[in-house]
Amino acid sequence: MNYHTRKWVKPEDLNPNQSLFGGRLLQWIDEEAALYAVIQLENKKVVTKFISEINFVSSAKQGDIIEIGIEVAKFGSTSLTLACEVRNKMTHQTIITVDKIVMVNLDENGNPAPHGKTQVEFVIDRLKLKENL
Ligand SMILES: CC(=O)SCCNC(=O)CCNC(=O)[C@H](O)C(C)(C)COP(=O)(O)OP(=O)(O)OC[C@H]1O[C@@H](n2cnc3c(N)ncnc32)[C@H](O)[C@@H]1OP(=O)(O)O
Repeated sequence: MNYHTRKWVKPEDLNPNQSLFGGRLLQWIDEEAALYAVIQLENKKVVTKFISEINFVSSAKQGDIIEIGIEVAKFGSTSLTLACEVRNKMTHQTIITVDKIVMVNLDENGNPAPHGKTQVEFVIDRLKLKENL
């Protein structure tokens, strides 16, 4: 699991009970999954198709720093399935786990299109490859 993104829990992220609002957390996760898929698939037209069971394990409070982890569960033909864990940056206590987030690669008409990817790639390697061409 790679933890790329950190968030600082602010007053506007809280629910009326003063803990991190679940909807805000899901918004952050969806955006992180979309960014991850756009970068991996090298296509800005990627949508969230399916999100599996979500387990809210523990809460976060104002001032906490949390980090969002994503890893690839499966490369499909038009889809990319991701797994996600969000944890407290300082204690590593799990806040939420999402087993499956299915992102779908679209063509210019908004239809699913094969992405041709089979393994995780790193931008730095792609740049090196381009330099050597
Ligand atoms: C980041 C964002 O904010 S995106 C905004 C929110 N998301 C959206 O608006 C998406 C709206 N949905 C859609 O436009 C359509 O459902 C589409 C274009 C994504 C998919 O259309 P479908 O007719 O379901 O496409 P299709 O049946 O070909 O499936 C596409 C892929 O999704 C997978 N898939 C479809 N339904 C599911 C499901 N319920 N669970 C898991 N995977 C699924 C398929 O297995 C396929 O993957 P594969 O090619 O790797 O085998």
